[in-house]
Amino acid sequence: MLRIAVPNKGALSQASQTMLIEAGYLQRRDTRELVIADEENNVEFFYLRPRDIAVYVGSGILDVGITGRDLLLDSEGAAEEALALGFAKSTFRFAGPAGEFSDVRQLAGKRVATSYDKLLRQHLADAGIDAGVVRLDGAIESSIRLGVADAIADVVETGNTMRAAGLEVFGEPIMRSEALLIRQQDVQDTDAVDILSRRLQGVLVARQYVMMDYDIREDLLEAATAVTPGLEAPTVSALSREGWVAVRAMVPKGGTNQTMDRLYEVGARAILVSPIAAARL
Ligand SMILES: Nc1ncnc2c1ncn2[C@@H]1O[C@H](COP(=O)(O)OP(=O)(O)OP(=O)(O)O)[C@@H](O)[C@H]1O
Ligand SMILES: O=P(O)(O)OC[C@H]1O[C@H](OP(=O)(O)OP(=O)(O)O)[C@H](O)[C@@H]1O
Ligand SMILES: [Mg+2]
Repeated sequence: MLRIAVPNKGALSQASQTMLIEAGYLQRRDTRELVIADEENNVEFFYLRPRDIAVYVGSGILDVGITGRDLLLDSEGAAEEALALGFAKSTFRFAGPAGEFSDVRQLAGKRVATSYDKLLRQHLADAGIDAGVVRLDGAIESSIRLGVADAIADVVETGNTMRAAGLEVFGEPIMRSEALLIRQQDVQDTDAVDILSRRLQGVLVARQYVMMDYDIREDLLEAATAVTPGLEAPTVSALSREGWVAVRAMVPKGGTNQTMDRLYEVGARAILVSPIAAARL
């Protein structure tokens, strides 16, 4: 049985479980369940703290798991990135009291609070900045006001938490993170990992693409398929109307209406868009 680690709470938890359900797996109904077996798919799910998942997977106790790229790097473990999952996107950034810092070099000799101390230490060392690191568990934004740090390095999504704390980001983002499927480097059952990975990729495709159908005059086909090249190549089939063909192609979900406008201008008619419920590429 493939052993899979799933975040049990926090920003990654709900979206991870939703994605696994869309990929056809069983998920727990009750948040008190710590482990469940999905016999039909021959996998077992372990619900763990997102920060611990890279440790379990890196040490080979569990085969694969879902966690954030920032947490994976901070764990310095032996797990590796298998697939980016497209949710929980965030940046990891420096921030300080509004107007106080404009350049990361100003951090020399200062104290920086963070929950990602290994990641931060590595970044400071790479940048040649000699600053103190204060490791805190959460609510990092309060640390400056409370006097334990001069600046912070923390997760930023909308920036609302930072603004509410009167802080301002400065410098380039230290890293960009998102949820990942991670795997142990020498996992035994590579076939089972491949199936999981392909299923999750299928969910990503179903979320990111729609199916577009339209009719076009044969002599305009080339111009139309340049607008909708599909993933590999669009399907072109005959129509009972002389000189016309039907085209079917997957197109990115964002900008669907612009694509339809362009197709109409080229001469396409009866342009239809439908959702993709599931996909395996
Ligand atoms: N607001 C957010 N938007 C997007 N991703 C986020 C956000 N907050 C945290 N994350 C991501 O979620 C992961 C951390 O999860 P979470 O915040 O639930 O863990 P934690 O902070 O260690 O735990 P907790 O907050 O329960 O103490 C990281 O990969 C981080 O980048
Ligand atoms: O830029 P924003 O959209 O405001 O989101 C970023 C905030 O979300 C996370 O906090 P979380 O709720 O996990 O609390 P924590 O600090 O206790 O981890 C993160 O640590 C930031 O504080
Ligand atoms: Mg958090």
